[in-house]
Amino acid sequence: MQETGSISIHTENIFPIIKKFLYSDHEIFLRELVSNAVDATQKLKSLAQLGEYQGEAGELKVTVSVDKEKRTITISDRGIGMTAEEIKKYINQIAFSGATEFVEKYKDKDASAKDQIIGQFGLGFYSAFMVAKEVEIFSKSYKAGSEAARWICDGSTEFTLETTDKPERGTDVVLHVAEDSDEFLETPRLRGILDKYCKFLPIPIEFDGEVINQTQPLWTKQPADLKDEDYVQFYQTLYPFSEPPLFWIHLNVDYPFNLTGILYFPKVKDELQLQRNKIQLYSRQVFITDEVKDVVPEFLMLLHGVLDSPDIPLNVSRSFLQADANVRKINQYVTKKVADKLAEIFRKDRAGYEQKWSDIGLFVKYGMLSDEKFYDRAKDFALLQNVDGKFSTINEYRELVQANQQDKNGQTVLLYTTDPEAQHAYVVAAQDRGYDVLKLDGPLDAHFIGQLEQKLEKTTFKRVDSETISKLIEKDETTESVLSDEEKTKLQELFAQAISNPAMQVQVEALSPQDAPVIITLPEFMRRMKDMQRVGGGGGMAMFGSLPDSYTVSVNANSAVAQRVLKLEGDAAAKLAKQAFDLALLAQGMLKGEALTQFVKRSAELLAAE
Ligand SMILES: Nc1ncnc2c1ncn2[C@@H]1O[C@H](COP(=O)(O)OP(=O)(O)OP(=O)(O)O)[C@@H](O)[C@H]1O
Repeated sequence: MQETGSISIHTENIFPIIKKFLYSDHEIFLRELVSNAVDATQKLKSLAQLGEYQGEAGELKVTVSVDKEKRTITISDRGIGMTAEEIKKYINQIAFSGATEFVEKYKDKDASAKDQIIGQFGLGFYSAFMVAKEVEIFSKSYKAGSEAARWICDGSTEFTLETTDKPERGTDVVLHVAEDSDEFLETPRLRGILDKYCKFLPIPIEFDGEVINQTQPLWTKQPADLKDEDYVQFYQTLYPFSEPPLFWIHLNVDYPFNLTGILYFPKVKDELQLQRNKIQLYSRQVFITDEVKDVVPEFLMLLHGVLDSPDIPLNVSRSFLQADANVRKINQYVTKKVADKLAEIFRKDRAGYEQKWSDIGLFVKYGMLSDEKFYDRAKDFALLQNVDGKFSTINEYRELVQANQQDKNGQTVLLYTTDPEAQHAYVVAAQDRGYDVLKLDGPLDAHFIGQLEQKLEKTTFKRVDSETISKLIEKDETTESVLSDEEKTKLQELFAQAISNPAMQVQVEALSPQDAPVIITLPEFMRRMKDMQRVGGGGGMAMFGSLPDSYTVSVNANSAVAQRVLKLEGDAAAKLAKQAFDLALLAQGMLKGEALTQFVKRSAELLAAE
């Protein structure tokens, strides 16, 4: 028998479209053909299980081979095969999906049978023409008494179909590689593609004399059967040379969508690593992509691992993916699972959780900032750390400081430092008053503070160096000034003149005699406005141009230095005022360059003075 014919396709000239546009990555032809071979093999297994195939199954593996001389790549399987009629039906009618029909036919019989069939994705078989100028199929059906068939097609809509000799059941797809696709005749290149897409396929794939895949990757197993080492080892298979992960979540859901996978919380050393190790997306163990954008929420993209779902539409545009109901559900499910896991570790092993906080804190805060639902969950296990290293949850912390750090208006003031070293003097001043100081030095903390202030009632955050200590948390009691109003004015003028800098607003304040003689602060609101301006936010604020620097210089009226300056005259008074001011700059880490040189010189003079 020989027959030539014309393939009926729904869209004219679909081949050039496939070749040029549909897959920018030509290499996926191999994924498609190997998946088909695996599919056919799975089907045979199912039929055997259902008792519909009673012959010898034989060694069920898929073999990929390359012949550089003949310029061919062959994908062979021992699956169900196809009769000539089936080739016409399944191969010639592109849009017709044999897999769909198979599922339809068998769905009432056995749930696991249909589960094992790789779902519909892409244009499958025809992607072969992205690299081949001619494709041959040799196939023999599992059905008793079937004759083997040979089909050949050069990528046009014309094909030839004839009977042939093929002793064994199954299918060989032979690609006659086109001149522009020479790269695919190289063994290392093919090996690379197989490693990328086929590493976890459920049927052994042999290439170059070796089985290249793990047929039962960890995520397909039951969590109860697995040990910690298994997860760590699998992580290292996915990302060789990475540090072991902090912990992981084994996902397993089959309703209302199908999703399995393992998400790892990485121990990230640097940003570079974050970019490199991405979550891999699979569809029934076939690697699809590591661009999981839209499938998992953005903040979870910091995680590593694998997700496997036949319900994620593939090879479709991004906007479609975003609108897809399954994708949205998966997104929510993954977020919930991550929150559950964190809550569980927090509950069961608080000490261990605190230890990991430096690694997971950034990610939890990112989640809280970007996802309201996650915030609601995470507010109970997000931690605040004070400068002494002690951790508290948000609520615990508020309770801890409420009595002592409430101002006269009933606001609870939470004090923080962004740099315990540089702001040391201010931290100590606050601690001396019995206040607690948080360390909020992370890249997201400015936003996190803003969010907490919005969410928590009667709570404000103030950086320790934003006011002098008595104003930081304003209480009813006031410290009396030992100076008269006249003396205060004189002192103010003296300092203003000595400093002579419009960015420095000098004021005289009655602080405790033990406090520093001069304290420089940057008001909290001013710092925040400037921060917002720096990151480009702040809405219309850019209209006003760059905000000028504006510091407050508080001269402590009750300090011995202030009193001494008042007693001196002319240059001597100015010199002492300047020295006290420079000391304050020094404490703020603001004394630099020429000012620093002059300060050192002046200090030497003062030391030498009688
Ligand atoms: N190696 C094979 N053995 C048996 N049948 C095959 C083989 N390869 C392809 N087929 C048949 O041809 C049909 C069409 O294959 P094709 O890859 O184009 O689409 P599909 O596998 O149904 O869907 P997908 O787009 O997911 O690949 C398959 O459904 C299957 O019935």
